[in-house]
Amino acid sequence: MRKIILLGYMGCGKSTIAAALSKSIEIPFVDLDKKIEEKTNLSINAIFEKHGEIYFRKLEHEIFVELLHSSEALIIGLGGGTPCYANNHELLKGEGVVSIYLKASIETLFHRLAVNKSKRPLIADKSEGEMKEFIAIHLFERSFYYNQAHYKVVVDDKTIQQTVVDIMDLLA
Ligand SMILES: Nc1ncnc2c1ncn2[C@@H]1O[C@H](COP(=O)(O)OP(=O)(O)OP(=O)(O)O)[C@@H](O)[C@H]1O
Ligand SMILES: O=C(O)C1=C[C@@H](O)[C@@H](O)[C@H](O)C1
Ligand SMILES: [Mg+2]
Repeated sequence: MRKIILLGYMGCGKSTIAAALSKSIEIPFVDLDKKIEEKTNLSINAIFEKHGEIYFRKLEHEIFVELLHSSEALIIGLGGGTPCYANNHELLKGEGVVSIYLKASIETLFHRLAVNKSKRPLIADKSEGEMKEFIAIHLFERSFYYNQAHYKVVVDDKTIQQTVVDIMDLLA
């Protein structure tokens, strides 16, 4: 069954938009980060702390593949780094998959992440000054992978509902 995949940098709105899209098109939504937390009974922060990032990336890949193989139609909200590890970016173009990159500017990401970074281990210990530069470089490095998606939706200055409508237009 069809899988609709939302991807993009931390804070671009994958979890928020996927939940709203799920209500509008009545397809269940699974958040990959949440699924990893449920399966391990650990927060993302705790997985990074206890086992390290490589362990997290392996788990992330395995659970992503598991979700892709499930028999039901699903909206899958990826983690910010998911497309950039293992062969995950190739899976964005698999059969029965529609992948959508939620593209946010450095400014948008910075404003959203500045108020909400503690649950994001890659930026949790960065000062505001460090964060802007980190986001700029990291986003540049990751863009190749994000751009593998079938579609790109710019999310800057849009309400959640506007972005949902943009996605529904693509899916129609
Ligand atoms: N128009 C908007 N669209 C989406 N999210 C928005 C919007 N305006 C504000 N936000 C806020 O941006 C924040 C980041 O959104 P969210 O947690 O969904 O991002 P994410 O891409 O899932 O991040 P992560 O990769 O870290 O899980 C949330 O606090 C959300 O409420
Ligand atoms: O951008 C990333 O690499 C990450 C984003 C989050 O969604 C989590 O998957 C984790 O914090 C790593
Ligand atoms: Mg999320």
